[in-house]
Formats: sequence, structure tokens, C-alpha cells
Amino acid sequence: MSVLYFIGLGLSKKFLTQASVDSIKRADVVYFDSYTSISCDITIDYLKEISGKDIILANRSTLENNSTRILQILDQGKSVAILSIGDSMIATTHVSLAVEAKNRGHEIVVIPGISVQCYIISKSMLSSYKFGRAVTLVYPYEGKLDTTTYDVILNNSRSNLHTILFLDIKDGKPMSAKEAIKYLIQMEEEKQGNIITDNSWLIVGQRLGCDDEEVKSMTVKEALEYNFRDPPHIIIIPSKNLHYMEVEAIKCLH
Ligand SMILES: C[S@@+](CC[C@H](N)C(=O)[O-])C[C@H]1O[C@@H](n2cnc3c(N)ncnc32)[C@H](O)[C@@H]1O
Repeated sequence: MSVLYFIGLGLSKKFLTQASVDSIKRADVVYFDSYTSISCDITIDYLKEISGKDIILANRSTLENNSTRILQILDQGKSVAILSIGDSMIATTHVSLAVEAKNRGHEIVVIPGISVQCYIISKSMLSSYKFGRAVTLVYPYEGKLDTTTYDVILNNSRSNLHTILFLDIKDGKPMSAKEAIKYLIQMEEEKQGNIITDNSWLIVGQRLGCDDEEVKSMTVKEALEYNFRDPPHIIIIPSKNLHYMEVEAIKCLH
């Protein structure tokens, strides 16, 4: 039996925990997941430097379609670590690899990292009890915009819950908040649920965990004119019926 580690790296160097670094050092073979998220300053070279390990850059195909290679390494008695920015199990697809390895008799060790999901909830100061299902807003595929995101926001809004929108990363290019808002406006035009209007509030997190991070509340209209920093960006769509303290929190971020 071998050990398969899923190690969350947090959002940036200063949020990388000692527990994560220690676990990287324990693994025989280390992969760095290069596609589920991005960091402003954690690079493969930095990870090599702090762990003293050779690290393999892994794309979606390495960790999902060709995961048999990883299972073979485990079967040979070597431990493997998969490193992800943020938390390895939040808004990622690594659980299937964990289940496959477990079914072959290997041990699974998850080392949590500070996830962008927790980070933005904390920075938004909205009630953590009032978040509904989170969703990823994906780039149009073959010119067709997937409106699942809109349905999730609408359902959450009907239950008076806030929605976190992760933004897609395609071929290494992270979607910006402004692109996302334009897609949301297109979805509103198509679905007419009256949830994305000029005056709807958003909270946008930019480059969280980096020295130049920003968390700002703004209306849709303001967002369309706002000069955002470089991605990564994340968006919260607050519910319509806010607690008065949440209204004050949103004002603090404006
Ligand atoms: C699919 S999620 C993966 C989240 C990751 N597993 C975690 O726990 O942090 C990736 C998306 O989260 C958002 N994101 C990740 N890091 C961010 C950051 N530092 N600042 C703002 N948004 C971020 C972006 O929308 C990015 O495309």
C-alpha cells in the first residue's frame, strides 16, 4: 500500500502552510496541477526550491484521462503527491483519482490549503451561513454560452442565498470579471429572470492572497466601467434580501 497525497498550496507564497511543505517533502513523486487554479507567485520553480524535489507539471490529461500512470507508481510502492493552488478538493476534479487509488488499497491523505472559496467569503464579510451552491462560469463552447451559471444564481436567489462564481480558465487564460459580467448580461437577456440588472450588486475579488489584492463591491453598471487588475478574479452575487449588517458590509467594500 502506498500513500497518495492531495496537497493544497493556498493562494500565494504567504498562505502556503508548513503542513503542506512537510507533506511535499514526504512524497516520492510530485505532480503540480497546472490547470485547476493559478497563483500570482507560487511557481513550479518555487516549489522545487522549497521542497528540494523534482516536480512534474501536470495538465488535465495527466491527472484525469491518463491517471493510470499515477496508479501504477502507487502500485510500485511509491508515494505520490498532487499539489494544487488553493485547496485540492474545492472546485477541482481530483476526487475521482482519490477514489480510484483508495479502491486499489492505497491510503489517501488530504492536506487542506486556504481555498479561494473561504478567502472570498471571509473578505466579503457576508454571512457564511447564507451561501448557496457555487458555480463555475465557463467560456462559450463552439459559440454557445452555457447558462447553468444563471440557473444556479436564480435558484440561490429564490432561497435568499449568495452565489460564488468561479471563473473559467481555458488554455491557461483565466476569465476576467469584466468578461464574466458581459456573459451574465447575455444570460439575463436570454433568460429574463431579472437577477442581473444595472443596479445589481456584485463583490469582486481580484488577485486574492497577493500583495495587490482587491475586494470591492460594485453594481453591474459600475463594474462595466471599472479598471480591474489582472486575473485571477472571483465574483459573489449577493442575495437580494440582505441582513442589515450585510448591507453595511457591502457599503464598507464599496
Ligand atoms: C476552479 S477554481 C479552483 C479553486 C481552488 N481549488 C481553491 O480551492 O482555491 C479556480 C478559480 O477560482 C478563482 N480564483 C482562484 N484563485 C484566485 C485568487 N487568488 N483571486 C481571485 N480569484 C481566484 C478564479 O476564478 C479561478 O479561475
